[in-house]
Amino acid sequence: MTDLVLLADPQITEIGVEEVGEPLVDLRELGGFAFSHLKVNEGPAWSSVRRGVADRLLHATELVPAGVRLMIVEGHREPAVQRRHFDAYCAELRTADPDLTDLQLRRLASRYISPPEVAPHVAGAAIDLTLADVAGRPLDLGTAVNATPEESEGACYFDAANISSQAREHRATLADALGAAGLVNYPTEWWHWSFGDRYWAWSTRARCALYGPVDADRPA
Ligand SMILES: C[C@@H](N)C(=O)N[C@H](C)C(=O)O
Ligand SMILES: [Zn+2]
Repeated sequence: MTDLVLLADPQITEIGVEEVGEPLVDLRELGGFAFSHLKVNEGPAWSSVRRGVADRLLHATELVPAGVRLMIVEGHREPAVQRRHFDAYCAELRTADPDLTDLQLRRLASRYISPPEVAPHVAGAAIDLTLADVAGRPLDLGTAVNATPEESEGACYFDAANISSQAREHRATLADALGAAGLVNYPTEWWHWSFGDRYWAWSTRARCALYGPVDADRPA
């Protein structure tokens, strides 16, 4: 884990945003996707992402093998929800190890949840998703979506070795389609992919991120 660049790393947080002003687009209106019943987010735009992200996801639906669908779990997230998840996970980590410094805590937390001030879901730039069959049954990708590093013993990391060969193949299928469509993965979470955020800018050596925080009820 030490060589992974995390969302709390200054290499990421110091990247600037030049907002391009694209609207949020509801993926439910585009067709071609499956939608999870997990309901991890009750926010008004949970199934929405920026137009540039939606276009790329739509392209990715054409790249997955026949009989496989992209299953959307969560797109845009309200800032207050991001803050609540971040604080709750920090509290969990602090209980497990009261000696952590604030800096260590922030870094450890960002393996699983982004610091609120740079959160890609709040910008409509990230999507949490998995694969399903045509009947809408989720495929095995090795862990539940949103399994923490602790509860999954690290199997949530994209490259984890402690998953079955079938789960590995399914992760490769997901990565082939999303990568070819222009999204980047956050390596501590196999289900988290983004375009236009700071992590994408760092991964692709783009000069800046394209999307800052966006209000679900108002255009960017
Ligand atoms: C908690 C998980 N669903 C997630 O979205 N994590 C990333 C890193 C985030 O908060 O952006
Ligand atoms: Zn995510």
